[in-house]
Amino acid sequence: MRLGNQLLVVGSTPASATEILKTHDRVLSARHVPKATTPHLRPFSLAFASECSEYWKSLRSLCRTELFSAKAINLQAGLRERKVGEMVEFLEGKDGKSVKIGEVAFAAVFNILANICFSKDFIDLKGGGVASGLKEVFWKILELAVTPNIAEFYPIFDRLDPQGIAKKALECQEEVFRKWEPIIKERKGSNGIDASKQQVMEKLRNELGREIGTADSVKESHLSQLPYLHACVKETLRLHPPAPFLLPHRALETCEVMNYTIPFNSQVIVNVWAIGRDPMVWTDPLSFKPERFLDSDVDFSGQDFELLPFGAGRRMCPGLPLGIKQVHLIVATLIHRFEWLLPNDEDPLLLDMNEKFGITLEKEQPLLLIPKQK
Ligand code: HEM
Repeated sequence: MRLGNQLLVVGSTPASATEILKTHDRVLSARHVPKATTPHLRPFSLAFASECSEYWKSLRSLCRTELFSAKAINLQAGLRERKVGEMVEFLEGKDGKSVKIGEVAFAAVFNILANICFSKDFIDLKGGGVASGLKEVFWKILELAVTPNIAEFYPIFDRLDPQGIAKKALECQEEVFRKWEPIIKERKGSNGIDASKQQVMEKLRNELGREIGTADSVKESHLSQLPYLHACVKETLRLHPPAPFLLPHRALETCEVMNYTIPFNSQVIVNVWAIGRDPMVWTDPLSFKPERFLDSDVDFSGQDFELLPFGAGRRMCPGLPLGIKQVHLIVATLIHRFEWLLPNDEDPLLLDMNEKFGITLEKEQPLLLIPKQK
C-alpha cells in the first residue's frame, strides 16, 4: 500500500510471515517508529529502537539473562502469586457488584512488573496509587501511534503537525514523566458467546477442580498440569492477538520477498490477526475450540508461523516467559475462585465482542463482570 510517500508492505499468510520474520529477519529487523512515540522516550526504548544497535542488543540481553531467564521467572513466582492473591482479595470485596475486569487485571500485571523493577506497587486496585491513570495515558499514546498521520505520509507537512498528533503525544509523554519521576528518583534513591463456549468453561473448571482441588489459591507449580488452560490461552491468542500487526518493522536495505521488491525504508507489518483466522490454515477458524491445540505441537514460541502472537525472529517479544505465566496464573485464579455473571442478567449470547484495532487490540466495550464467591 502507498500512504503518501510511505510504502507499507503487509504479510498476511504463514508463508509471507516466514519470509519476513525468518528468511529476511536481519534486513527487516529495523523498526518503523511512529512520530507519536515521542522523541524523549525513543532513545531508551527497546520496542522502538529504530535499528538493532549495540544498545538494543544490551537491553535484549538484560531481558534474557536478568528479567526473564528461566531462573528469574521461577524466583518471581512468589511475587506473582502474592499480587494475584491481592487481586482476589479486592474482587472478594466486590462480591455481587460489577467490575471492569480488564482494569483490575491490568493493575495486577502492572504491579507485578513494577515490583520486579522497582520493588513497589504503582497502582492501587481501589483507584489511586502513584501511577493511577497510567493505563489511560498508555492507551492514548498507542491510539496516537496508529492514527494515520499526514505529517508521516508527506514529510513536507512535518513541521506543521496539521492534526496536532506530535503536540498531543508530547503532552502524554510529559504526563508519563510526571507520574514516573518520583518513583525513579526514590529508586535512585459482534459475535456473542455460543453454547460451546459454556462447555469450554465447564471443562476448564473441571480441570482446575481436579488439579487444584480445595487448595485456597492457584500456585505457579499447578500451571504445568493444566493442558486445557494452556489450550484455551493459545486459542484466545490465535483469535485475539494483543498486537494484531506485531510492531511495525522497517527495511534496512532493499530486498526481494516472494518476488516482490521491498524498497529500502518500507514499513513492513505482519497481519497475525488475519493469519489466526485464515481458513486455509485453520479448520472452522472463527470458532473458539481449544481442543484443536490438545493433540498438536503448534506453539507461539516463534517456530510456527501460523501462530505468532509474540512475533518471531530477532524482534520477537522478549517478555514472553513473563507474559504467558501471568496470563495462565490470572486466568486460572479468576476462574477457580469465582463464578462470573454479566450485569443486568445480560445474555452472554448478545455480548458485544467487537474489537478496537490499534497497535494493541482491545474490546470496544470494556467487559463488565460481577464476581461471586464460590
Ligand atoms: C501476553 C503478553 C504479551 C504479548 C502477546 C506480547 C506481544 C509482543 C509482540 C507481538 C511484539 C512485537 C514483535 C515484532 O515486532 O516482531 C512484542 C515486542 C516486545 N515486547 Fe511483548 N508481549 C507480551 C508481553 C510482554 C511483557 C510482559 C514484556 C515486558 C515486560 C514485553 C516486552 C516487549 C518488548 C520490549 C518488545 C520489543 C522487542 C524489540 O523490539 O526488540 N512484552 N511483544
